[in-house]
Amino acid sequence: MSMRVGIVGISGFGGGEAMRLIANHPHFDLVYAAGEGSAGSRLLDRFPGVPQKLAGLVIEKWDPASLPKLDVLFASLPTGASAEALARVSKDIKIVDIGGDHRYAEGWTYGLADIWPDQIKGQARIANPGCFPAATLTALAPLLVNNLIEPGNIVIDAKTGVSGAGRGGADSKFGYAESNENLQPYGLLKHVHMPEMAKTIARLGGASVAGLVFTPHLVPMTRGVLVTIYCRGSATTDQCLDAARRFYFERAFVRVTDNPPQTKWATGSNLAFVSYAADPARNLVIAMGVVDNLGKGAAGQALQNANLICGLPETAGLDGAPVWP
Ligand SMILES: NC(=O)C1=CN([C@@H]2O[C@H](COP(=O)(O)OP(=O)(O)OC[C@H]3O[C@@H](n4cnc5c(N)ncnc54)[C@H](OP(=O)(O)O)[C@@H]3O)[C@@H](O)[C@H]2O)C=CC1
Ligand SMILES: CC(=O)N[C@@H](CCC(=O)OP(=O)(O)O)C(=O)O
Repeated sequence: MSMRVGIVGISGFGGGEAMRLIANHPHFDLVYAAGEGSAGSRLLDRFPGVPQKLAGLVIEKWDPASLPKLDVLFASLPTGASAEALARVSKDIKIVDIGGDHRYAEGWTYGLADIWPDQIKGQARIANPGCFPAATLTALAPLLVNNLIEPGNIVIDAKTGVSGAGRGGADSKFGYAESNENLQPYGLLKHVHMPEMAKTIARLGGASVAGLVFTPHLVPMTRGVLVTIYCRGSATTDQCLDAARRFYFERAFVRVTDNPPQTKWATGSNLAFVSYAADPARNLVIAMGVVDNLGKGAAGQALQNANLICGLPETAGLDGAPVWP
């Protein structure tokens, strides 16, 4: 079965990664690419290493009113730029929005694919989670549904690679000179990912999340997100690992490891790694999660969601090994 798919925002980091994955997908044919500043150029001009079959595809100026026949549209636009435009896309076209405009928005399903795939199947409007929530919620879900931690007392310390800010990079703090050999916290107390994490933790844990703290840090690497999450609970390390192994039994993309995960384990893949360390005497549980921000944190999970809504095998086009080292 062949399906016609498109990407708007293809020249960016998230859209470019979606293109890379779609190029190897057994059922998706990329027939439409769109953008703003890049409109008019061929994919070959933007991506010299693009597979030959896609080299001549020309990036069109994004216009939701004049789309070709598509089965799925992947949107990877700056947050704030997709809500109005995607509302004008025909209902016949399924959408996976990699950006932040539709998370927990009316009419959209929050696409936490490893945790509630059955709620995603059959839907037509999917909001992909942010990269920090992808790592955080994957690590916390088994603890929350088994009541092993207090939902109201969670402190998330996160590290991200610089590509998390996108190709545009927002401002000069993402330039080489500013980010190389430097570490910087940002977004304290008010990061945009707080609402989706709070809503999902409450949904999984069934309780208030009033004490939630989240502090991301920019680290000098290209890809990767690591979250170290401090929780209150009296479970042992083995109880946490057992709960996660049961929760993710036969789920293709989550690996539960005895040792603390590392960002390089996930690079270039749709994998998430989770692990735990607990000290019941101190009522302390530490949960850890790792994803590639462009993989599970963006394009990988977007393709997983597209597979689910199209009735395809969940792993189609996503079973490649990570890049290592
Ligand atoms: N980077 C990451 O790790 C993650 C990103 N996201 C989210 O994904 C989305 C895209 O991020 P990212 O790829 O990093 O961003 P980039 O800055 O790398 O890319 C943005 C893309 O949007 C396009 N674009 C911007 N304005 C318009 C417009 N008015 N009309 C059409 N196209 C437009 C640009 O196209 P052109 O060059 O043609 O102007 C470019 O292709 C954001 O919402 C981001 O928050 C989510 C998870 C992780
Ligand atoms: C380094 C960096 O800036 N990272 C981004 C997260 C990227 C992401 O997940 O994007 P959404 O905007 O779609 O949620 C940030 O902290 O906002």
